[in-house]
Amino acid sequence: GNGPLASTAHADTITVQGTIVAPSSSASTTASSTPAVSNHLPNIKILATGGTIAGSSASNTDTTGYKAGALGVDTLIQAVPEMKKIANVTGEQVANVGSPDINNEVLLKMAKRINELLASDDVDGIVITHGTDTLEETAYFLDLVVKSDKPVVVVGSMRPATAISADGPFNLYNAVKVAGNTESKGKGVLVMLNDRIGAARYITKTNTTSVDTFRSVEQGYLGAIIGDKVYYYNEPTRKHTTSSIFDVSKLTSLPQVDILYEYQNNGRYLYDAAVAAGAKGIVVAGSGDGSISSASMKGANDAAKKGVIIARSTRVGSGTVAPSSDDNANNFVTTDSLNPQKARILLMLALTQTNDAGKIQQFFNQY
Ligand SMILES: NC(=O)C[C@H](N)C(=O)O
Repeated sequence: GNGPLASTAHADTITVQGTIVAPSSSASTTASSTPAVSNHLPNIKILATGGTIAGSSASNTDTTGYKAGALGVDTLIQAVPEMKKIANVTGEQVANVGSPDINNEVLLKMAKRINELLASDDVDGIVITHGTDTLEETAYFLDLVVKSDKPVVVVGSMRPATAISADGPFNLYNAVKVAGNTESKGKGVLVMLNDRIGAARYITKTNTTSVDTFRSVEQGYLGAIIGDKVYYYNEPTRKHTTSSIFDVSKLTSLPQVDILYEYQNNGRYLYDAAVAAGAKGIVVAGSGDGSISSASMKGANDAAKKGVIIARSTRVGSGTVAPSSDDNANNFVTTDSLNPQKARILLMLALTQTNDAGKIQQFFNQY
């Protein structure tokens, strides 16, 4: 079958403000004679990757059995004509998959394209439409590697486009509004769902199916959209975008980092399997405050002796893992308040710079 990048061979590009060019669709287009760009509106590029926001079902009450990544970027844009009052919106299809299938290849491709677009005076901000399952991983990756202060906003939805009260269109409209707002500059990559503006570093998906699934319990949201206005209340304090040292411009792959979950009665064999499969780093979704059982500790210690970085995170969903005096002796690191999936993102990038556990710990303290 087609890999996640297959759709890029025939990327959709569409302009909402002005003449609409529908790439391959039978839909009747509403071409107008107005100029292609309006000078006073921000130029926002939408990069589409799939997900439920591009999901479709035969039934308008189906909110779980639909196909994610079914609709193209042109359809998403045409569904929200109100956007053309607040921005000059154009679209590109980067992938069209459910977000469990977003991989390192897509991340690198997306990051390079975003940096290319934001280097141009013609682009004021970027919106990325994305499945919600791994949205926080993409958002945090981009937070670490985007080299611009211009707004980058990641958006998804929990109900497919075909559902009654689909949340995607308003989320997309709000994301374009946030991306076009000058106050959004320099705050790192933003996540916009359900009227809340979250920081990529802090926000996480907390509920399998509800529309208020994205939460930022410990550190809080950065802001919100109330009525038609954008309100900011917080700033992320950790390094991101222009203050981040990570650079993907010359990378064609990322080091393998796996996540292993702690549970009662586990053994060391998953550590051995990860090392045998080429892992350069292992994030442990530890119990409680990053605890690791005696059995898996044997596998973790042997992996560390082979130079694999063991990073202690937690499976509990919130809180900071406290560094222990044993970590130095074991050559382990702790992941601060990053959950396992985001710790994996930072560890992959850290391993592009160094294999030194002490230096990697510094990254976890600063990012
Ligand atoms: N709500 C969603 O977007 C979930 C979907 N499975 C995805 O992540 O692509």
